[in-house]
Amino acid sequence: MASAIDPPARIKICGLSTRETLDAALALGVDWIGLVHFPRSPRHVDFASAAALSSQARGRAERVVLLVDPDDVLLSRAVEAIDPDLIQLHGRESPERVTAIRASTGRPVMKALGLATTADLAALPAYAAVADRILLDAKAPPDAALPGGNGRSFDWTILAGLDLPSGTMLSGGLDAGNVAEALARTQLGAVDVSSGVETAPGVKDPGKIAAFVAAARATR
Ligand SMILES: O=C(O)c1ccccc1NCC(=O)[C@H](O)[C@H](O)COP(=O)(O)O
Repeated sequence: MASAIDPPARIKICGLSTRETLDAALALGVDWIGLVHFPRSPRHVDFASAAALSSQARGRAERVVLLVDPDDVLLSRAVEAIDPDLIQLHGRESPERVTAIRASTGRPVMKALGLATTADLAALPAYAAVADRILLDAKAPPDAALPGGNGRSFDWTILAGLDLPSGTMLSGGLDAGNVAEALARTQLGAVDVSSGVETAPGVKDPGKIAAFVAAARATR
């Protein structure tokens, strides 16, 4: 159970793609901002735009680049352009690939795990052993266009009784209306949101970002 002396939940706003919405998140003092580089995504930012957004955020929040099964060329271009503080891997990267990416880029890596049932947690220990941070997300349905950012929650009760790695981040279908319950039920200390602070896919809303941040912080 969270107590009054627990630090406030740490917050990542993912899929920011404009100066204005990035500024809104930074002004609220969020902990991480996520830049999605995945052309199929409505939140995709090319390297030139991502570099500009990254410069805007430098020193104000940790900058996360989100990549899906990147090859070495894409990785080195992303690191050069964006200078990320954290690389989020949101594809089918194996634990060995996570290890190789950490070594080749010299950057910390957060590995996303898609969860639907308890069976999906079997992969957790192997990734926890090699990644700097774990992101728990809802498993995308087989016909989904995107492996994440789908605004779907998973059943948080599958996490009950687990000793999750320090710093584990919760995501998947979070919004201002459910983030307090999610934090209370999972006892995690960090959350990530994308669809829940949008008015349409890829369109972030400063008012929704502010409401989410307030709701997440009100829990501690
Ligand atoms: O956001 C995307 O478009 C995206 C594309 C490809 C892979 C992952 C993607 N997003 C992952 C995120 O980090 C989201 O914040 C996370 O899945 C939660 O998304 P949501 O349920 O929409 O809040």
